[in-house]
Amino acid sequence: MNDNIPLSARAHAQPHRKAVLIALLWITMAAGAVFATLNLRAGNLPLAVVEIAMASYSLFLMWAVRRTRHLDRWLLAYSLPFFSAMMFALYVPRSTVSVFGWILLVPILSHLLHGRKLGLAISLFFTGIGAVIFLFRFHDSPLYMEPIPLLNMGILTLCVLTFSHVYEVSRERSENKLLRLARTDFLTGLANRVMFEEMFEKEKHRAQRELTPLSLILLDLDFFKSVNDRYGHEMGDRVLVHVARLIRKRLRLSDLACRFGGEEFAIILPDTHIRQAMAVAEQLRATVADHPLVDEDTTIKQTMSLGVAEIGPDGSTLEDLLAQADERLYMAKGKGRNQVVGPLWIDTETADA
Ligand SMILES: Nc1nc2c(ncn2[C@@H]2O[C@H](COP(=O)(O)OP(=O)(O)OP(=O)(O)O)[C@@H](O)[C@H]2O)c(=O)[nH]1
Repeated sequence: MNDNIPLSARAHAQPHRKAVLIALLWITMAAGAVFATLNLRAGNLPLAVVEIAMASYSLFLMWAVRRTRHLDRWLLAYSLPFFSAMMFALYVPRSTVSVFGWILLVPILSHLLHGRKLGLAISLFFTGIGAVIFLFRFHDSPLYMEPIPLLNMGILTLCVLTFSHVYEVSRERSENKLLRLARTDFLTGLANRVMFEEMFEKEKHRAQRELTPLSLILLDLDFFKSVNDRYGHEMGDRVLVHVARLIRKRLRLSDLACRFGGEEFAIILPDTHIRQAMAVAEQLRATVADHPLVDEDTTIKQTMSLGVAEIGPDGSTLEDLLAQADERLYMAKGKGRNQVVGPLWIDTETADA
């Protein structure tokens, strides 16, 4: 069964990364203009040129970032030149030692913009280069080559890097957990309707692109009200969990089962024709009917009725498929429950054969 529940964790990070980038672009433009003026006055032409270039480039990025659908590329298009310009500022002999303070921004910004993995890689790369430039420029300066200033700078940088990384790791974990909860049914652990609709659209586009079939099963437990009435609501919940477990066990990894609400479940079967889907539905029906919930001295038998539909012959939208599957599910109920109903033409073909 499909378990990639936080499928859009990256997509969810995009608005917050975009907001950080836009704030940075404003700051880079303003700081670039101010520092370029100061450096021009001080006669530091190469650095002033780099700062003007960075400010102009930020203006262009501001325009591009608001329009793009590929934010990841533009995040790199900002951070790599920005950190490179920072390294250049560290390298220029006329820049003061205070410029090295900017290195502390590298781990913070790269984690904010790129997340934990790429953020860490970029942080290590540029802080490493910064350290090499520092040693290159000041290796013969006794003031800076003393153990205490060296340790101060090294440990401070390491602390900022470690805290940025640890914070980002725990932020991503919490975000994934929340995304998972928002897409999962709290009782059975199956996908909920939000996740189901998201996955259906994804699978539908894949089926259209790759010209593969896609089927849907809708199922509803039979006489479930009498389970609640006889054994209590808590036992009813345990039956729902038991049935969900049986469904989950029988499905392929690429299938997605969802609790639609109450005692109704739906399943997406990618790359599956209606006949195969009906065979799966029949196996699910038999599995649930043959595996009652056994709890100490109580045995609760449960059956279910199922309706099956396929994208194409039964329509192209989720609403179309659900409507067809629902109609068939209620035909199954009407025919006595504990059975699978597919399209009429399958029955006709089978009868003719
Ligand atoms: N225990 C429990 N019961 C639920 C939950 N959600 C819905 N139900 C119960 O499911 C029952 C559904 O009853 P009906 O819609 O009459 O359906 P049924 O008894 O299964 O009858 P048919 O569908 O016609 O076979 C109701 O008693 C609901 O209270 C839940 O989360 N837990």
